[in-house]
Amino acid sequence: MDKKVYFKIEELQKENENLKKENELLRTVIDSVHESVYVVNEIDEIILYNTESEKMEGLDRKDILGKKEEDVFAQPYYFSEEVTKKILKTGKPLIEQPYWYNLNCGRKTNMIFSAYPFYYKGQIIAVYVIFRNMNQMSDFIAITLEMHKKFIKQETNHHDGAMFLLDDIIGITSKMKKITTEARRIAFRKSPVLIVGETGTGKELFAQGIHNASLYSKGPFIPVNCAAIPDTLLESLLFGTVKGAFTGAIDTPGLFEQAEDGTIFLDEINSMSFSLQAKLLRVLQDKSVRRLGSKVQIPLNCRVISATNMDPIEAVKKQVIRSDLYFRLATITLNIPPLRERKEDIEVLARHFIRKCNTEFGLFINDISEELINFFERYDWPGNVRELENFIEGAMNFVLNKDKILKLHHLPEYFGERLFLLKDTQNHKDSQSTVIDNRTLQSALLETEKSIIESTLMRNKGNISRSAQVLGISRQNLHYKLKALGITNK
Ligand SMILES: Nc1ncnc2c1ncn2[C@@H]1O[C@H](COP(=O)(O)OP(=O)(O)OP(=O)(O)O)[C@@H](O)[C@H]1O
Repeated sequence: MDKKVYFKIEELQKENENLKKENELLRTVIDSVHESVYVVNEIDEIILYNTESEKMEGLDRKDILGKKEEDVFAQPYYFSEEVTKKILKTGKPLIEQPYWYNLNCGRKTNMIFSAYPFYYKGQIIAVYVIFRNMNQMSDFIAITLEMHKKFIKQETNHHDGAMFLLDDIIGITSKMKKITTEARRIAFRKSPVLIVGETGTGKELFAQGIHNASLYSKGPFIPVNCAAIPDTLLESLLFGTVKGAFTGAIDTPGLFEQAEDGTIFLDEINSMSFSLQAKLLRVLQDKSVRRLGSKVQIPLNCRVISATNMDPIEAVKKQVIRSDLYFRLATITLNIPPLRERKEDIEVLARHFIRKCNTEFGLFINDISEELINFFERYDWPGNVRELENFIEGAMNFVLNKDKILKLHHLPEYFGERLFLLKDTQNHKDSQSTVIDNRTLQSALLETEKSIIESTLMRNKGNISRSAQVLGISRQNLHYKLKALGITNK
């Protein structure tokens, strides 16, 4: 072979090897970042989907790459139409856009995203989107903000973070009216309050309402989510530290000190370790706190409101909450019933959230169909009011500008799936007749869905793509249903 040609080939091979190495390095880096990254090419196919995206969506990139956005995501419309296709057309990036998104599993996620065009030889050939998931960060940000505020606003009269009044609490059932009246009555006292209720029933709303109606309303409202913060960090956050207490420790007042003349709200107290509960009990009994590493007792004057999503008696029995701490925290106890035990509240709450979304999204929905209300009333709402709020927001995303009534077809597809998959209704003792109806309805619907899918698969010789097409659902969704319904595709 000509020597020149030989050297040229060797050079090209080396260059190729270097490019491969560089490509692999970049992919490893993209897979290691904590942001979710994906890339769509000029014909709207997803060509890159990093590990963080897989984790966030619970999807496998094998099932994503080469597909169109609308075939794989739960809420594809906004992104494919308003982001990727628009950028492919206009070349204008979208930077730091807040966005909330219902993942394929139905969980609501708050995001900040940026999307950019990618130019190659003067042509836009792709759009890359980078998401930051704000959910994990929000508790830490809230605490950091509280600390920051303390330093810059020492002397001001403020309602730090406590936006809600007891008047803002929506509910027409006698159960809710009774609790709101009780909350108004006890707000003026100084005793600790324990709020008991399942997740999303409005415990923090009540805590804020009580604070704003109390003698402590001029002071700050300091919420602490005990479940979101690791134990060692929680201890130093609550009680404060002095320089030298441990490596890197600085003189910092704890949240108890920061809540001076105000209210500290200890949410999910049942997640706090037993040893930290003992330290908390001491602080409450002594009405004073000692920063970590210090010998000085600092007197405290703040109202303590705590909350648990577990029955406190059960929690004491199971040694999740110390009995001595329970008696100290539960001088006054408010029990907020789950939404399934106050179904008459569903419609008023739904209307309230529609009004809120109208303002936020610039929509004009002024009514809700009876069919949709019936549907809502049949559902058990394991996530309570928060879940209803998320559903309404999800549905409002499918509303067109001309729509005036919120209807069943506006609901995201996963609502039907949740209704089908809701089996765990046995514990709801107060609504037994409804529960029995629901279970019958659910099992009938599940059976029907299962047999339709099985026969479609059989007719299409187990071909997933064809069956999904016939059923009018995405392949992703069909895979999900096969797993959920225990169907084996032979
Ligand atoms: N009665 C109500 N009226 C209006 N909004 C409500 C009501 N109850 C709950 N919400 C809304 O539902 C959402 C969840 O409420 P909140 O955070 O107070 O629940 P929680 O019981 O503290 O939940 P978690 O146990 O998960 O911390 C909030 O957006 C709140 O504004």
